[in-house]
Amino acid sequence: MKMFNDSKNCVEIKNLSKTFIRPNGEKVNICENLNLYIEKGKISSIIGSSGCGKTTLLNMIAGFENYDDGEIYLAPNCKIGILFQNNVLFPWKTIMQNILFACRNYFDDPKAVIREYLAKVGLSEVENCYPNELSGGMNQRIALLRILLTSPDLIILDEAFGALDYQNRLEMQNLFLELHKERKFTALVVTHDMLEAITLGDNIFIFYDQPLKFNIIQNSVKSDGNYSSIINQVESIFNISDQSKYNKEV
Ligand SMILES: Nc1ncnc2c1ncn2[C@@H]1O[C@H](COP(=O)(O)OP(=O)(O)OP(=O)(O)O)[C@@H](O)[C@H]1O
Repeated sequence: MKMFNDSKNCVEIKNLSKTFIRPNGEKVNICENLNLYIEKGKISSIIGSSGCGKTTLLNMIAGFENYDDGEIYLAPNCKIGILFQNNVLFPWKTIMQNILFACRNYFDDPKAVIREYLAKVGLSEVENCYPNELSGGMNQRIALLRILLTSPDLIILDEAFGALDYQNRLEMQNLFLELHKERKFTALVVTHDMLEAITLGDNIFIFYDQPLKFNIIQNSVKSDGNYSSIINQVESIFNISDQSKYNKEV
């Protein structure tokens, strides 16, 4: 992992190659000479077929997974926060203690800040509860808050809202967009929900094939509200005739 000083991008992936070898000797060629740039301060959604390598790529960016060749450059002092589908709150700590543990060194009066944000997401009442006393959606909101309060420069969401019901999902998306407006972090959001990709992403990466290829769509929906034009572009990239596979309620 190297740092670079280009002010436009938060992540630059250059000539990246990665192959897994399964126990039976079979090779899984995730990417070969992949070049990809993630713009600073923008939300980039990533959609793509299951198994095409999205999580592996995120793991390589985050430094959890090695790669065989090439480079991944991060903006200087880039602090990364990651949220997966299943949140990882400490079960033995209360909600307040969970968040405090992550951000206690970031504020003069961290408890006051935490209370302010809990109120923002309608969870003021739960600060003394334990995670197992809350619903999955509530825990996930707390986990997102916990990450955001550590002020990461790059936030990676890997199907983070996937297990939530529709209402909670919308609330999380709104919270995420609101905080993005306020803090201007860079975000990489992997999702299987096309509507979510369009709602959140300034750029939409469409991943396909192995080794990985991708197309990028600049998402105009945020300014012109034209969902169908974006969906048409995505579907033509996938060349999908069976459109019912995707969420079309737009
Ligand atoms: N440690 C590993 N060893 C061998 N193969 C692996 C390993 N991790 C992932 N793979 C394989 O790499 C491919 C990509 O996996 P990855 O989890 O990155 O896909 P994905 O696009 O995130 O899929 P999904 O959308 O289903 O989460 C899959 O074929 C998977 O089986």
